Amino acid sequence: MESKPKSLDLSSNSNSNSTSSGILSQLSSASARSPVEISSDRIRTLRFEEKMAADGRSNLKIVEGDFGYVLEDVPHLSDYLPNLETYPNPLQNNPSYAVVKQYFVHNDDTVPQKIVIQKNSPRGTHFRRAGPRQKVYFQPDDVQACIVTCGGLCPGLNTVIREIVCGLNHMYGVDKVFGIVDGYKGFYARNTVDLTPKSVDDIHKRGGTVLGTSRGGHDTMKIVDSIQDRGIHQVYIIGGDGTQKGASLIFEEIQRRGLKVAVAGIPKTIDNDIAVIDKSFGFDTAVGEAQRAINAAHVEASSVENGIGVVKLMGRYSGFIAMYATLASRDVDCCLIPESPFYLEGKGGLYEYIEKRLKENGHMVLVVAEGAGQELIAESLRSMDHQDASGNKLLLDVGLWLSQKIKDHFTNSGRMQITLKYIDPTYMIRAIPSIASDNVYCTLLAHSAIHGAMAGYTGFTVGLVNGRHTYIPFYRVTETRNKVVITDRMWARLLSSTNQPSFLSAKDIEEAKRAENLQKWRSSSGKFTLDGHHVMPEYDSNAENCDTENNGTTQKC
Ligand SMILES: Nc1ncnc2c1ncn2[C@@H]1O[C@H](COP(=O)(O)OP(=O)(O)O)[C@@H](O)[C@H]1O
Ligand SMILES: O=P(O)(O)OC[C@H]1O[C@](O)(COP(=O)(O)O)[C@@H](O)[C@@H]1O
Ligand SMILES: [Mg+2]
Repeated sequence: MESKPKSLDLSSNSNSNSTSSGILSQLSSASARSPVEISSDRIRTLRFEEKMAADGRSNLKIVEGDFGYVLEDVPHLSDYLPNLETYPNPLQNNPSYAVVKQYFVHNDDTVPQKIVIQKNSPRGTHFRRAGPRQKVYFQPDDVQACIVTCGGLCPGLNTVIREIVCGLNHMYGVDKVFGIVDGYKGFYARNTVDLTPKSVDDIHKRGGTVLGTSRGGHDTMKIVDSIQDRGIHQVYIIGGDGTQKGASLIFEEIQRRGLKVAVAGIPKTIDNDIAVIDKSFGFDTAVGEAQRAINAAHVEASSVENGIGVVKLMGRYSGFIAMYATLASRDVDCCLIPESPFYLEGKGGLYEYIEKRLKENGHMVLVVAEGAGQELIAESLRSMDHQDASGNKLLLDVGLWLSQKIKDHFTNSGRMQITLKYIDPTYMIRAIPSIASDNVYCTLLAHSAIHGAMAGYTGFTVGLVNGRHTYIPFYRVTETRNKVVITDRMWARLLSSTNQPSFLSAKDIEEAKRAENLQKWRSSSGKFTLDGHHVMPEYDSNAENCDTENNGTTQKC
């Protein structure tokens, strides 16, 4: 890591038929104008316009170092706008921050994606550490920044908005910040609202988003036209996987037009399904609020003979809220998530387990994530292959369906008299303000985004990786989705806490492991052959033995 600094010209308006020699010439010319102090033994950029663009990887910046060190770096304005002026970071004169020794982050600081390693393991993938830099690429007086929130609600959205507005103002003296109303379509179909530290002062105490949100309506050209016409320099985009895909397209178009505009994503998902990051903001709030519904279900169920409480929680593709709420509660007898298929009838099925629990304990509580059992429902109901405006699959209501099936199986068939209460707290959970710990987390995410944009980074999502704030390239958070790994110890812990059947055969377990391995390989460090194909990077045929202990997601190993 001592050799001289280099940076890469990755602008998407360069020759789309780049060959490896074209790339090498880009590399040597780029090395002369590096604003980003990255030192490494080698820098390779492999740019395969079509495939990479399709993968959202057209701005791939891979820096390799010793012992298998790989930095998946984020784009920088100077990658496509050479000779940009820099300015001293105003934080060095800020009375609050200047007192802290080493307040600025070193340009070589990076954060490993995988922290559990063995003696001979390669150092693996790293992300750029977030934080303030000595030099900034914007003069605060000139900056116009905007904020937009997209997708479903999540506790903490208002906190992030507040902290971007206040952080820009208090740390950098930026006072021209405005809000885009109602999500992406607001860029071209709505007026903006001015945001000042005063106007956002207490919005963190409210649920929802004061800016409004929406699904659908992403029109890259119209959005970038609006950014250009309004003279915006920094765009802060708060949203989930769909939103970050949209943000990536906006960044690419901004780069194609050669605009000095930084695009920063702040990942939002109540489902906690965004890849790479440790945890999404609002998740702890959601898990905490879910306890109230589970408690109510438990009180109802335990107050009658053969009482069953069913609670539906959010989680379209990933059952994290259900899993954590179950583990936290200890009153839950069965947790059903999308990642773990289940069946109703016969030996080892749900009905058999319910009957056993009722006989043993007189009542039971069942938590079901909204995306669980969708294939089962589709089998028994006419399949509805509908989508929302963003293209997300519209789900059939598993809570209602399951409650009815259980009632039919036990009471209506005369097998056993049960009393079932179904609680659906999903939107109540999503609409509350964030708890204290999420507020602090939101503040740090907002600050990371601001520091990154001011330092000229762009096309990045901020995220916590192994407890450190980082800048992650967009493609990394959009190419896969975090899911509960049912062959991981966290799910085993859940099974042992509820004592529910796993609903899995040995064959299912083998298949789940194979799928998990494939997922790991896909999300591994992203080395490619020159024709754009992956070489097997850190793929390890023994990867089942990797430690996914962190939070039971596919991303940690
Ligand atoms: N693949 C995509 N490309 C561009 N924009 C997208 C894409 N997917 C979703 N979006 C836009 O992102 C916004 C939010 O997406 P959505 O999936 O509803 O929520 P979330 O961002 O929370 O996943 C919507 O305005 C939608 O049009
Ligand atoms: O009713 P809506 O707004 O479509 O929201 C429902 C969906 O929103 C979510 O809470 C989160 O989805 P996003 O992260 O894509 O916004 C899902 O769990 C749920 O299926
Ligand atoms: Mg989504």
